[in-house]
Amino acid sequence: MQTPVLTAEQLDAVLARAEPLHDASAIEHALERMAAAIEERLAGSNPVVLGVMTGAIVPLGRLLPQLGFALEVDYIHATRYHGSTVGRDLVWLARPQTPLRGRTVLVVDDILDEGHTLAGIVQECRDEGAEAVFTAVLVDKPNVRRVPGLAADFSGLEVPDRYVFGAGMDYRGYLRNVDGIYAAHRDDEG
Ligand SMILES: O=P(O)(O)OC[C@H]1O[C@H](OP(=O)(O)OP(=O)(O)O)[C@H](O)[C@@H]1O
Ligand code: HPA
Repeated sequence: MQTPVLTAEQLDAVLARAEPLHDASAIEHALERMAAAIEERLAGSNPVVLGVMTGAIVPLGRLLPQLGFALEVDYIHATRYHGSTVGRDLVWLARPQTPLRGRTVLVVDDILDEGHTLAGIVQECRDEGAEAVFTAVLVDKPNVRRVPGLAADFSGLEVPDRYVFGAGMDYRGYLRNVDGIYAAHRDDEG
C-alpha cells in the first residue's frame, strides 16, 4: 500500500496551529456576492465556465447553482504548485474539450496568488479564439510578486500574503475540504 504523504494526526496539528481568516459564513456570503456580480455581467452571453482543477472544485461547485442563466461547464487543469507550497513552472495536464472559438469564457479558480496560472490560462483561452475572457477567484492574495496588471474580474475574499488553505485550496494536497480559510503557521510553510 502507498503511504499517504501526511497522516491524519499531522493534518490535525497543521489545522490546530493555523490562523483562521474567514469562516464558513464569510465564504458563503462572498460566493453569493460573486454570483450576483457574475450574473449581472454575463447573463445572456451563454458562456463556457472553465473550472481550474483541482482547487476550483469547491468554489465552482458552490457558484454554479447560484447562476440562473444558460452556460456550459468544462475544466482546464494547469498546475504550478504540485502539492507544494512553492510555485514553479506552469504544467498543462488537461485542456478544455469545449471549442472556445467565438465564446465568452469565465475562468473560475480558488485563489489568485502570483497570477502565473490565471495569466497562462487566459492566454490559452485567447489563443483558442475565445471572444471574451472573464476571471473569477474566491480568494485574492495581493502580493508584490503578482504578474503586473493582473486582477480578477470577480473576487470574493482577500487574504494576507501567507500560505492559505481550505474552501478548495490545498495544504500539500490535503485540507481542501475544510469549510473555512486558514493561514498555515510559518513553521508549516516551505
Ligand atoms: O496565482 P498563482 O501563484 O499562479 O497560484 C494560483 C494557482 O495555484 C493553485 O493551483 P495549484 O497549482 O496548487 O493546483 P491545485 O489547483 O491542484 O491546488 C491555485 O489553485 C491556483 O490555480
Ligand atoms: N494556498 C493554496 N494554494 C495556493 C496558494 C495558497 O496560498 N497559492 C497558490 N496556490
